[in-house]
Amino acid sequence: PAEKRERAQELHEILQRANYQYYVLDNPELPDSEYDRRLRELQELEREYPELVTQDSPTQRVGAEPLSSFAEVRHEVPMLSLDNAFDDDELLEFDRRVRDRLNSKDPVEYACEPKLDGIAISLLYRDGMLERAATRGDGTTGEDITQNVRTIGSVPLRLLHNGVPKVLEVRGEIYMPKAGFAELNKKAAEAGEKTFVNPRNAAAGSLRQLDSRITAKRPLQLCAYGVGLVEGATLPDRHTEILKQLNRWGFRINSEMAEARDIQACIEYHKKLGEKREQLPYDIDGIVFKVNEIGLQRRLGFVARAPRWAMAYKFPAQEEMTE
Ligand SMILES: Cc1ccc2cc(C(N)=O)cc(O)c2n1
Repeated sequence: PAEKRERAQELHEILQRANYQYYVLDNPELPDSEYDRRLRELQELEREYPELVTQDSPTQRVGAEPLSSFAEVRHEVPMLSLDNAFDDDELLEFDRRVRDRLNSKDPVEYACEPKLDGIAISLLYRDGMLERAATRGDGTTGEDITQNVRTIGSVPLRLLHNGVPKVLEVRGEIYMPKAGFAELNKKAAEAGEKTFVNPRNAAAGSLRQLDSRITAKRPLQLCAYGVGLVEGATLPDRHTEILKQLNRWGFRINSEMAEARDIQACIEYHKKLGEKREQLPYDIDGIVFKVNEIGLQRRLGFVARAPRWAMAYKFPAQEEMTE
């Protein structure tokens, strides 16, 4: 029935756009009641005409049958950790090493972003459709948590617009905002269930669920921070431009992201964010600074475990969570 297929397609687009506005841009345009009404209409249509169900349908976000275990995933491009700096001098030394290695007397531009305290994951898209999501694991081998990740509103099930790469691997951090964490613990305490010590543990515990219907009820967010494997496309040649492209394709990126023209501006950025850390709606444990020019990143390469072109400047550990 052609008109049913058209109606389903129309509902897809309305719900997908509403989802993007709400979860990625923090700028809801459709009232929840409207969203729910249209979702129910689409669920009705799909029940009547199962051939209308597609992998990227908004109805596919509610979670599926529980798994018995998680499959292993091998990262073709290793997911590396970051070198740490603990004071201004160590950050200045990082910049000196970068400029020495690049044999550059000019200042190097850096990309700045808060280091979210969550779980790093890899999302693989083939022809624009989400194919698999995996944890970082040991950097080379992680766990396939696709079922759970599909339930997260800010994870695109299909890349927006056309002209997307044949293969695109997006890396990001899954985290639980402070408000969602407090709400989750309040409900757990009222129900006599165990509470989580901090948002990072709550996010990790929510992703480790073999029953994705439980994950679907947890207030998780994805913030994209980079790319891994890319085939069939040329991405921008600056990290901040790549992140903006990811945002256009449907990914949430961090609103505090900024460019710093030199390492002194990075120190000022770190100080500024340190002062507003408590007000941020999510936990961070530092700032990630990256050489912004991708060409320079390539020339700098990696040492054993971490890129020579990136540094995480950590904040002092917050006092342990009080009960
Ligand atoms: C390369 C790399 C590795 C881990 C990262 C982790 C975060 C984070 N936790 O927000 C942000 C980044 O830009 C990262 N970048």
